[in-house]
Amino acid sequence: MPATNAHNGPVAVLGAGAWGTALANIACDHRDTLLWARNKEVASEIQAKHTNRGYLPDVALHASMQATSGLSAALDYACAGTSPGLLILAVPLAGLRSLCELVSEGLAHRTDRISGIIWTCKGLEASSGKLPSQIAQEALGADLNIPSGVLSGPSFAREVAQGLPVALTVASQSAALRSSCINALHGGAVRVYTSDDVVGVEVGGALKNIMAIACGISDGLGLGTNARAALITRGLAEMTRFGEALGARPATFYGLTGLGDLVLTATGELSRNRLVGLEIGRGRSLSDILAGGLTAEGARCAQAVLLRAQSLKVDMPITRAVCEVLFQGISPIGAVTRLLAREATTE
Ligand SMILES: NC(=O)c1ccc[n+]([C@@H]2O[C@H](COP(=O)([O-])OP(=O)(O)OC[C@H]3O[C@@H](n4cnc5c(N)ncnc54)[C@H](O)[C@@H]3O)[C@@H](O)[C@H]2O)c1
Ligand SMILES: O=P(O)(O)OC[C@H](O)CO
Repeated sequence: MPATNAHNGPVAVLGAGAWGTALANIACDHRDTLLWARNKEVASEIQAKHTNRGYLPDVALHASMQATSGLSAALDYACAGTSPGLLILAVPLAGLRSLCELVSEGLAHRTDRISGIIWTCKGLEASSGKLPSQIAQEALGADLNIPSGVLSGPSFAREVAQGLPVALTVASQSAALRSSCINALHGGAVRVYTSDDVVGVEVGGALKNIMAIACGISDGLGLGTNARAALITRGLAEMTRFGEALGARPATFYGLTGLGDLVLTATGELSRNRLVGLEIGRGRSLSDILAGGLTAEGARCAQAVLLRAQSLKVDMPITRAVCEVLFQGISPIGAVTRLLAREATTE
């Protein structure tokens, strides 16, 4: 069992999809770790067989990993260490608000037993256009007063679960939480960098998914590698403009959670967002592609980003083109023609 120190409380990862399972597997190398799955069968499989075949086929999980389908049991676990525990919320953005509300209820009167809460979702809320940090602040409630932050960066869960190298960034206003996160995850094949630009990290993670859909569409149409490079570069400019308007630092977009994750998701064959674009470019409908429950957060958040950009008076031509194709019946090639027909401008 790992030794105890000020940063060595238990880790509870909430959400046992691909990313939650991969993160819990890393945390097991450093601290006592439990994974919460809302599905009983998934929790039983992890606990009994140390596999999660539905999300990470062919991966043998750490023998010390605990699992439960009881959320209150998971919170009890995080609170019961000799040092305060760390919570990592690994559900998609659509589940963040409801999970934070449940966590807030479950932690009342014992907030001193938790050192921090980290979320990993990438997107803006479809109904409100809010960032994960704004959602978490509202749903956890001001009284909870636990340090919080976001973990992001270029990371396909499957590669991480296979032990391949990866670099991530944790962003938080709390230096103590940043150190706790490093203590829980950094080491071996995993590097964890730190930042205090929470908004920049969140905007990068949300918008790279939209740009990955755009690149997928372009590749699905067979428009070539020049077109893909142009979309990545102008997509990064679009992400940076949007982030700056929300108070993010431009430099954040040239780091792991901006450019790094954009390149990975726009070009990597494991990306679900890129897959959505590829299939759209090949002629399939969005509803058909998402019918099996694929987690592709760029599609959900594109309209929210466009609405927010309009109110911020930020020009987002690639995001607008993605929305036109996904939701307004414009053909992929029609959207490309419109993008190319815009006035010439300075870079
Ligand atoms: N998969 C990756 O490679 C990867 C890497 C980095 C970040 N992320 C981010 O992590 C988040 C999770 O992604 P994932 O790939 O693990 O998704 P996933 O589809 O593999 O799994 C999502 C899990 O969350 C659970 N869930 C969904 N809504 C929930 C709710 N309301 N309450 C409780 N549980 C809920 C599902 O049952 C499932 O177990 C996403 O925001 C994604 O962008 C994913
Ligand atoms: O499969 P995607 O497109 O959701 O991307 C997964 C991660 O966000 C990559 O960092």
